[in-house]
Amino acid sequence: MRTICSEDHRLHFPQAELHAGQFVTPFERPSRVEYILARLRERGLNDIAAPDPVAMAPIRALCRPDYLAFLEHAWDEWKRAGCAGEIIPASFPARRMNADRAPTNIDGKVGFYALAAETAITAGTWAAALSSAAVAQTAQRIVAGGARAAFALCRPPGHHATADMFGGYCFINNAALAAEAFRADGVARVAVLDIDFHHGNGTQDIFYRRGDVFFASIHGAPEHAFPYYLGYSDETGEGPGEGANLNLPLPPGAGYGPWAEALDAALARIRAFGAEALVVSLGVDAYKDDPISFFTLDSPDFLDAGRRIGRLGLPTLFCMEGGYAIEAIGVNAVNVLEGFLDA
Ligand SMILES: NCCCNCCCCCS
Ligand SMILES: [Zn+2]
Repeated sequence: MRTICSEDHRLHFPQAELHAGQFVTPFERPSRVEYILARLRERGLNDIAAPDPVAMAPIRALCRPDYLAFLEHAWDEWKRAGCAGEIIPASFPARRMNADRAPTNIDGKVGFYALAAETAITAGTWAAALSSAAVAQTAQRIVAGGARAAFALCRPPGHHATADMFGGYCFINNAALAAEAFRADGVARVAVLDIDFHHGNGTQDIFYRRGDVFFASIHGAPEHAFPYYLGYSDETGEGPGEGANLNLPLPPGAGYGPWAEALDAALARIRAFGAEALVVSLGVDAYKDDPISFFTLDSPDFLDAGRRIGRLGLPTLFCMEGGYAIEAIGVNAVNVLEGFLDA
């Protein structure tokens, strides 16, 4: 299985993340990629390559133009406004305010395009987000070209990003880009399976009214887990997308038993949907020692999960999402890949 990874992920590493009322070193940090690369090499998965140059047209088709313009120019505007630190959202279009018009003021614009305040933007964020998109685009082309699977080692992640919002450490939805690329390649029905601990609100939002892309997510129940405001089981899609959205929320402390049952339910629905290609939003923050999650999966469980996904028999693109128990992220992410290959 070929892995695509860009060194430009290093351009995004904010000084701080707002967490539990303190500014801490961001959980989503460059060393995550280093641990995964080390584990890939340790396990003989040495086919690792850099991405092709990013293709902007598919990104422009996925994201709202004003949002992309914001991402590209935010840092310069922020600095021109005399803001001393990194970009952190502080004001949001809250209930009964007007969320249809972006203010001119950069502080107002930041909150207009943000869905959470834990994600900072720095001078290198735009370039890093584009490099992550290029990773997904390149890996998708490998699968579209006939490979059984490929691994897009994306950083920053993408599944919380919508067409017009960033947050949850995400800026451009890499998995959604890949699903759209499969559609553009003529794959009639594509499925996105999100096994990250957190609900893939961005991916759901992008495809919610679409019947050609099936979205399934297993995640911490939104009453208890970020992103909090989406991910309920009664969100089943709208219009042409009715029935093409499956949320499988699980309570705090859920272990591999119920998690695997949810996975099997998702895989059965993906099969029934008639998917011809699969994008897996590969987050491994369902791991028992993850610092910001509450499931209790152990490393061998990720091997079994990979096997179950592999038995679907679909061309599969793995897109790296979350996972913040950094010493274990390599074992856990690569276990999914090895289980898949073993299926
Ligand atoms: N400060 C703890 C809340 C976490 N907020 C963001 C979580 C993003 C996960 C991305 S996979
Ligand atoms: Zn996550």
